Amino acid sequence: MKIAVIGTGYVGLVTGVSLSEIGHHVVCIDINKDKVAKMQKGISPIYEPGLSELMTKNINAQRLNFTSDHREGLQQAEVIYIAVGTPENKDGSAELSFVIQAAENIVDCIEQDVIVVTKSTVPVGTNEMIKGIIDAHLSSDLKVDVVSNPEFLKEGSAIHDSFHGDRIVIGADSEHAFNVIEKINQPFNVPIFKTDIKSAEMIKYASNAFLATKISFINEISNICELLGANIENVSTGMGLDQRIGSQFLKAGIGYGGSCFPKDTKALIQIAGNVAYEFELLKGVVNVNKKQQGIIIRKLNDCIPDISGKKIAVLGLAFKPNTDDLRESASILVTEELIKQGAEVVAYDPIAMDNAKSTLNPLVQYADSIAEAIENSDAALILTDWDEIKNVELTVFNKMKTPLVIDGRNCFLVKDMETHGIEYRSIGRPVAAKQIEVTPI
Ligand SMILES: NC(=O)C1=CN([C@@H]2O[C@H](COP(=O)(O)OP(=O)(O)OC[C@H]3O[C@@H](n4cnc5c(N)ncnc54)[C@H](O)[C@@H]3O)[C@@H](O)[C@H]2O)C=CC1
Ligand SMILES: O=C(O)[C@H]1O[C@H](OP(=O)(O)OP(=O)(O)OC[C@H]2O[C@@H](n3ccc(=O)[nH]c3=O)[C@H](O)[C@@H]2O)[C@H](O)[C@@H](O)[C@@H]1O
Repeated sequence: MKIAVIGTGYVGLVTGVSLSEIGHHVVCIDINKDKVAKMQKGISPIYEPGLSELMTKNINAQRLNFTSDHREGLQQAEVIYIAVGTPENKDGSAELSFVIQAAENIVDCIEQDVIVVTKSTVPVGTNEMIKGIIDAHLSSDLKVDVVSNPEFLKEGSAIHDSFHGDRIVIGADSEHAFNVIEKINQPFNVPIFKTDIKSAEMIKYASNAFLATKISFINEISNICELLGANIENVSTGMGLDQRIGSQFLKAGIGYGGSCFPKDTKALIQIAGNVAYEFELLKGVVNVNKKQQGIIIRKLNDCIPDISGKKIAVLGLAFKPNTDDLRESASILVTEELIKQGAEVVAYDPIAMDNAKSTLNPLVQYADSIAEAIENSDAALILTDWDEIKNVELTVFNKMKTPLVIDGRNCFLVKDMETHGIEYRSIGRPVAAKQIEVTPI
């Protein structure tokens, strides 16, 4: 089966690499020539555990190719995946110009029947629109099927998720399309759920919105715990033991970030709005998240009301561990606010420093290690729960001018920080270790 993938962001690249790993011949196409030149040499443009190794393996096995030439990539493909970005418009709706461009690329290049599979997260009705664009321009003797096949990978565990996902959703309206796409995916050995195209499109938004709802819910509970003296870690563990609730995505913190939850929640509010439905619950989820992203600054100002001229260390800049992605990371808002309040900001992240330098306020300074970042600082803020941060020797905080740690990810036990004489503020937990603490989930 000859497969082409249009777009090599996280999703396109992981799709291309995974499909080649299970034996298909895949050519990945991207308009970014520099990126293509790198990928042809087996260099991954993103930090993702295990990805480079699989890329090199499949390039060497001649199952995986990269090109910036759509004609070369699409000409003989039997199945074409669209994996381009669907960023956020100013009003929160999904920007579909990259998807439309990809559909036009297909029209320009194909000379054979194809199945067009949309991996990108797209509003309900988009696959119908893609078919409309292609059919309107294609000679009548060619047949094009469209399939919705949303992607559920998480950054940082993308390769694992491809081979051990909970489900593969295939939305189609022809037996032929179902059969071909099911056959392609069978070697993954992941349960396949077949449905209609519109439902498949909605499954993706509803899944992300539901997970975001869980996070905003637990963040609200954590704020109430703080006021009442309960411990959110214990509450999450106790709730998660109920299998109907489940233990995942119940970790309170500084709100969700990343390239998808923020944009997809807003897009779903718009999708509902387009059919005159006000999605009140999801609006609440988005507002709670906005508020939660600012919590670390409020906690800092409670301890040091005037941070002007103070040295503040920021530990962790990526929106979550194991990725170099800073999209919609709380670090953007937090560093901006620290600089606005006149602080000297010194940041450290194990992997995301290059992206940080091109994303964050140019006044942010960078250190090469946790120890260097916190040296002589007035406070340390933890924004990402990297293992390197969670496993740090607590004596390192003695290097600070005043050992004050404000932890947005509950990386340490309150009692351990107390033992080391560190003033410690975390999320949804009592300031002093009066209570029994369970190991965080
Ligand atoms: N990033 C993630 O973890 C996940 C993303 N998604 C969804 O997948 C889609 C893609 O997301 P990312 O991979 O993060 O996107 P991205 O924006 O990082 O990358 C898209 C790539 O497509 C290329 N491109 C754009 N138009 C093109 C065209 N006409 N021809 C060839 N290449 C073109 C760009 O140069 C870029 O390299 C989005 O809809 C997103 O919501 C879904 C699940 C996970
Ligand atoms: O559509 C997408 O792009 C993807 O979005 C998320 O994946 P991702 O954004 O990579 O990362 P998550 O692990 O979901 O984390 C998102 C954000 O939520 C936060 N989070 C997550 C879990 C939790 O319990 N608490 C919490 O605050 C993380 O710190 C992070 O900022 C979904 O988990 C994927 O299934 C989906 O495919």
